[in-house]
Amino acid sequence: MLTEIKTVQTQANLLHSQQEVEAAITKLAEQINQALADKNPLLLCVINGGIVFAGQLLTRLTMPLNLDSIQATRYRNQTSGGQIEWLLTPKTPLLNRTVLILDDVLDEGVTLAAVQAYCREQGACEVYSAVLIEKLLPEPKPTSADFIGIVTENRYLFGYGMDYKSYLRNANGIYACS
Ligand SMILES: O=P(O)(O)OC[C@H]1O[C@H](OP(=O)(O)OP(=O)(O)O)[C@H](O)[C@@H]1O
Ligand code: HPA
Repeated sequence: MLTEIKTVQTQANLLHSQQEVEAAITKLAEQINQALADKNPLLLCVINGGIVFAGQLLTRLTMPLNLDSIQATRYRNQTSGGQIEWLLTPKTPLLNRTVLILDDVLDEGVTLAAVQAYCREQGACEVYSAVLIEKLLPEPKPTSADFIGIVTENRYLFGYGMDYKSYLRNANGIYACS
């Protein structure tokens, strides 16, 4: 497995550098600081992928906020998605809260649509979402995000929280597998 991971890493194409990603996160934070300044938001990090984005965004946000996590996974160790599996739900009550969902990538949109629906079912009064990167796909998606850092091409990505077979989430840039 490690041989495969190293090969994928060395043959990958850098699509978005650390500098570009950090600038995008700073811009997103400015937009969110404006939009949610008085909303006392509950941020929901969609783990595992959302961890790096959430961590870097959080230190740039200036309003009072709470943080919790939700884990919905559908790619497991694969590069194409399947059924959603719920592994963790937030401990913080969502009732009457303004929720901001944070995820790394909006690909086919199945995960984000399911997390949005969950938040509404739990009684959140407003549901916003922010993604670090969205892939442009030819097909329509079931949902959209309110805040999008970078829009990119439809290739399998890793880095900044995104994994290739559970590895390479720590890559300091956004790469496409070749
Ligand atoms: O728009 P979609 O096609 O639904 O894909 C996006 C989701 O896929 C990834 O999660 P994954 O299921 O790989 O779990 P992970 O967060 O543990 O990587 C990613 O973190 C998003 O949550
Ligand atoms: O391109 C991707 N990379 C990593 N995880 C993902 N989850 C959906 N799409 C992707």
